[in-house]
Amino acid sequence: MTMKVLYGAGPNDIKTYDTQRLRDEFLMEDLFQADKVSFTYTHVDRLIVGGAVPVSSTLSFGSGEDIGTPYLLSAREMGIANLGGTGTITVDGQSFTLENRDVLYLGRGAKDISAQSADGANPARFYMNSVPAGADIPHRLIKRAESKMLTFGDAKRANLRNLRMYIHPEVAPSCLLLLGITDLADGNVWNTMPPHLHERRMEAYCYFDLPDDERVIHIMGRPEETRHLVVKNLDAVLSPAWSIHMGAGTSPYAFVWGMTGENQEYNDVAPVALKELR
Ligand SMILES: O=C(O)C(=O)C[C@H](O)C(=O)CO
Ligand SMILES: [Zn+2]
Repeated sequence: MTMKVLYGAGPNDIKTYDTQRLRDEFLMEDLFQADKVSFTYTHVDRLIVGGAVPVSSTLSFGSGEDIGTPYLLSAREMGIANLGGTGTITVDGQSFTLENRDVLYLGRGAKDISAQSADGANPARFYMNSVPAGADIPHRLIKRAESKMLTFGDAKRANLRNLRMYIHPEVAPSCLLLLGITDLADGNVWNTMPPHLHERRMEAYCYFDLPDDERVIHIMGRPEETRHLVVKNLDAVLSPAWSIHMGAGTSPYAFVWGMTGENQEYNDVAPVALKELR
């Protein structure tokens, strides 16, 4: 298990960043490596982002040695989305089988966690978001069919998309984590249009189901001074509360969004008019 650290940057910092520096501070690449568990600890609302790809062996994790607690989830909750083939997460002897696009909520207090694929030739790809938690909420598997789907956008503006909420007060409760998956409809390219800010929550995106040679141009920064990151399949992007987040792909794609902060009010967002962007 590896734990990288990102300290986070502010809007004034990124004014002077070149491409590499911007990528170093906001882009998480290589989260999904065969037979590895890779975490990035961000100092942005203490979100931990991770990936686990069990191919030839079961991967075990859960120790808190990198974060100063007995276990990784001694004081945290976690959402795990399966972006690959069927797999199983076992938590303190309790097993949950996740098919593609199922999500597992792990409540505070989980100790020993392991990840296994049903078929190493089509491995599970477990994407994880973990945030500090103030209560013990039972672990829960949320099947794709149980998620709450909302449709946004308009095909004429190339931004028609389905957003599925999984870890959300209306579907599966948590302390402060929110997690869902958005799919672009065929022929549509723009996510999160119009862009928005949510001052009371930060967010992370993990783009997936994007062919290897295709890219998403992820746009971030203050509305009046934007920057972009060119991202590939299975890259994750950190979006602090001060940053807009939107993107356009060169082909259809999907992404997992995870949020934490002061509240879980999905509608506590401030849309940004396109004419305000620079
Ligand atoms: O395409 C979208 O719109 C989204 O998926 C928006 C995200 O859910 C989001 O940014 C929530 O704050
Ligand atoms: Zn958002």
